[in-house]
Formats: sequence, structure tokens, C-alpha cells
Amino acid sequence: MATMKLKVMTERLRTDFQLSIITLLGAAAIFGIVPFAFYRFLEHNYLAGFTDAIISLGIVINVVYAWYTGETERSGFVLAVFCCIAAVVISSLLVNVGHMWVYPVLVATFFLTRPTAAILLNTATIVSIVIYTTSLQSTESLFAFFTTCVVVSACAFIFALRNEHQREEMANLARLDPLTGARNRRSMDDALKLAVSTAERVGTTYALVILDLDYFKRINDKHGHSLGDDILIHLTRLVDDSTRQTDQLFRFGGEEFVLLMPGVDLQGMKAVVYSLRQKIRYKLRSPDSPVTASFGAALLHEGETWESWLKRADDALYRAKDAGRDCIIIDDED
Ligand SMILES: Nc1nc2c(ncn2[C@@H]2O[C@H](COP(=O)(O)OP(=O)(O)OP(=O)(O)O)[C@@H](O)[C@H]2O)c(=O)[nH]1
Repeated sequence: MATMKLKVMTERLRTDFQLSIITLLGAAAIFGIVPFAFYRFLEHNYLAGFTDAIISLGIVINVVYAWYTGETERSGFVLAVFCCIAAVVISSLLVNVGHMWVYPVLVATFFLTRPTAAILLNTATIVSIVIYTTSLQSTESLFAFFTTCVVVSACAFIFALRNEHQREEMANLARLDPLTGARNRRSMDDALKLAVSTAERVGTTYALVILDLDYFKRINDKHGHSLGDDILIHLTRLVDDSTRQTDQLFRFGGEEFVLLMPGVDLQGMKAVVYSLRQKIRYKLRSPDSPVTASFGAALLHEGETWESWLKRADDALYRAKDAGRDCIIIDDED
């Protein structure tokens, strides 16, 4: 049981970047601040000791909240605000050393919350410390403090931005087909599962269309793979431009695509499929002939699993191929 829980926690840390950052910064803050809280009490500086204790408690509550609710965005923002306030309070309480705590806080804000919010929080923190702290009296020390804070914030900003960009790219690589930019098979499985659970919960209707280009092997063999690739890319654009923003296109296999459409009934599904067939016929061309596609379509039935829904659409596609290609079979019309 304990091993199972540990496994789940490790998996959450591995897959949820924001949660791992909140936990890591939380742990670092606790290990860094708690010894100081004891030290302040021992030297009878009770105000600073209580402040350190309250800061540690606030951080722990925030980390627990993030783990318990999964609301890491809100928790990260609250933690960033809390750490900034703590840095200002500690700077004004501990003359000479207090303002040193601001540096890790200025870095942490960029990892806890969005860049714009972090910039605003850092600016407010730096200005408040310059106003309230008594240890920065000379113009030189004020200037040095201000400059180092800006340099630290700028470095953290650039690093956090690059990090976010790389994470987005990696997420896209895991989700998208590299040739066409359509979503890949893995995200299709997730989307179909989500569609089935949404239909059960709120009763949304869903349509599924599988389309497969006809005699694509001949096009490849006759005109080369790179022309085949261009046709696949063009097809993806054509379907994207012809469908709603809420519709999702997935590359199911080589020249086979799946279109998932929420909020669509039988008439709506037929209208989309017939119009797609026309557009493919007239807009996709190999050098010597038009390109055509066969379609299998099915509406999601009540209580049905996503696997059986996909199979009905796939069976309809096979019947469309058997019927001579360039053909549409709607499963729900049988
Ligand atoms: N250019 C290109 N071709 C691909 C890609 N993926 C798969 N294919 C080709 O798609 C062709 C699919 O051939 P088949 O499964 O026989 O299908 P088909 O020729 O379209 O015949 P029907 O579907 O029965 O009409 C094969 O020649 C594959 O090499 C790709 O990414 N790019």
C-alpha cells in the first residue's frame, strides 16, 4: 500500500512540472528557514523567530494544498506572493542580512507563476525593500542592491522562458504527428476516452469520421514519396480549414485520418463528410488525376465504449472501400 502510494507520488512529480517545482522550492525553503527560526529563538529574537516559523508553516500549507487539490497554478501564484511578502518582512526585521533572502525569492517567482505576474511581484518586492529596509542607507548600497536584483530577475526570466518554451515543444512532439502537424494516435486515444466520459456526464453528442485516401500507394509509386507527403500535408490543412475549432483531426496511420466532432448530430455529420469528399476531390491533386478518399462515420451511442465506437467507424470505412472507394458509409444509417 505504502509502496503504491509512493509510486503514485513519484509519477505525479515526474509528470507535473509545476507540482515538482512547488515541492522542490517548498522543501528547499523549509530546510533553509526552519534552522534559522530555531536560531532566532535561541538568540531571543522572538519576532524574527515567529516570522520564520509562520513563513515555514505557510509554505508547508501551500505545498500540501497543491498535492491535495492538484491546483498547482493557483498554489504556485499564492506561494510566490507569500514568499515575496516574507522577503520584505524579513528584510525589514533583520538589519544587514535580511535583504539577502530576496535573491532566491526573485528567482523562485519565475518558476512558481507566469512571467508577467513574476515581473510585477519582483518589482513590488524590490521597491518595498528599498522603501522599508533600514540596512540600505547609502546611495551606493541602494544602487548595488537594486542592480543585483534586476540582474538576478532578468537571468531567471530568460531561463524560465526558455524552459517553458522547451517544455511546450516536448509536449507538442509527444502529441503531434511530425509530418502533418495533426494530432497523433496517442492523443486520439485520450481524446476519444474524454469524449465518451463527457457524453456520459453532460450528454454532448459526438461524431467520428475515419477517412482514408484511395490508392495512395499508386501515387507514391508513380510520383514519389515526397509528393505523397505533400498530399498528406495538404489534406490536413484542408480538413482543418473546413471544420470547426472544436473539431480535432488525428493521423490514425499512414494515409488514414480520424476526425472527432463534438456537438454534431446525424445531419451535421453527413453535411461535413459530404462536403469534405467534394473538397478533397477538387482541391487535392496528384499530377495526372484527382485524389479521392473513402469515409466511414459513426455517432457515439449511449453507454458505448470508445473502442466499439471506433470499430464501428472503421468497419464502415472498410465497407466504403469494398463499395469501390470514393465512397461514404454512415454506420448509423444501416
Ligand atoms: N508519402 C507517404 N506515404 C506514406 C506515409 N505513410 C504511409 N504511406 C504510404 O501509404 C500507402 C498505403 O498503401 P495501402 O495501405 O495499400 O493503401 P492504398 O494504396 O491507399 O489503397 P486503399 O487504401 O485500399 O485505397 C503505402 O504505400 C505507404 O507507404 C507517409 O508518411 N508519406
